[in-house]
Amino acid sequence: MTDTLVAVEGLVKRFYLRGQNYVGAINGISFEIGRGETLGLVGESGSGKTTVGRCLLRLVEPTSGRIRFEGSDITQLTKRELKPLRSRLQMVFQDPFASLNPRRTVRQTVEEPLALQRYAPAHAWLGMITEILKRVGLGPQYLDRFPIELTASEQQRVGIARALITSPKLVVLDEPTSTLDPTVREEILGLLRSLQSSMSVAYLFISHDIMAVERMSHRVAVMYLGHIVEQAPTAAIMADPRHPYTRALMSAVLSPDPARRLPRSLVVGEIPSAINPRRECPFYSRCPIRLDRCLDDVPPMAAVGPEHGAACLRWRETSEVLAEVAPE
Ligand SMILES: Nc1ncnc2c1ncn2[C@@H]1O[C@H](COP(=O)(O)OP(=O)(O)OP(=O)(O)O)[C@@H](O)[C@H]1O
Repeated sequence: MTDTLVAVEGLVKRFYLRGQNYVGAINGISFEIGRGETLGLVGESGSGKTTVGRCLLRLVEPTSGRIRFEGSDITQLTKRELKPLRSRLQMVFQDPFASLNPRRTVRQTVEEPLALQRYAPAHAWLGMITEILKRVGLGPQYLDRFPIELTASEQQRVGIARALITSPKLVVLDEPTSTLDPTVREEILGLLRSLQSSMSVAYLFISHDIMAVERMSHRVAVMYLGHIVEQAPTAAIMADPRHPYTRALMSAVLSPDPARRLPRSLVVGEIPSAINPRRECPFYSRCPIRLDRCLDDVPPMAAVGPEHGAACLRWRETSEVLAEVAPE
């Protein structure tokens, strides 16, 4: 990566419960996002993806670790110091209708970040709103409509316009299409890609769907139980996944490539509880190729190739060993 926009180092987020108990939502993760690039963050429900996105925007306070945005550590900033940064960091939410205030028109919705951040003089706002609506494919006739008068696709376009109106450098896209039907999903993903190239914005694209992540992302990070278990440029991770969990995610979408397929039965059961995590391989309880020594510690991120890391002690032999335990 040539020009780093965001650098996350050793990020931890614990949600404390009663007494000393806590949910280990993020257990020490590190990654970077380059300017204008998309990092796909993929994993099952409960793996910690949304919490990562919310930490980047400081919508939740990290427990420890560093988040550098354009060089400065945003975990150290006060609320007041953070305010000017708000226009450069935005989020698009999963459910477009739920994320829009039903009593606000499209114009009022898209205007909100401008007003909150006193971004540009107020007399310029209408022109800016009309322009961004045009970029997301909505004409001026939409300005005075309410969310209920819009289709799901139009609602998400409004959500995207609201996120992009202040020309942010990073937008967290949290499952932006998971509530949409397949044709609308394609439309919105295509729109997000074209906006990225015209506005040179970076995305953290959060999804449980590895195929959507593959289409959208320059690089991919795979999350499991609050850990990143593998990360790499998209082509590398899709061609040569080294963590058994990455392989399992690929098999769950029934990859057309037989070399990637794994019987679903290989990874059985649910993601375990995130309460009071132990220092061991997070995937141990479901791993088809586990060893006793996987219980000794969280495996380090092994260097598989250029920018390709896998946190598995057996990364050199994953494919061979999986083929032995589950011949097709
Ligand atoms: N406010 C909170 N209090 C306690 N636990 C929380 C809180 N928010 C999230 N968690 C827990 O943190 C873990 C990670 O949740 P998170 O929502 O980040 O996962 P996710 O991968 O985004 O899942 P999903 O796809 O379902 O949104 C889960 O175990 C979740 O129950």
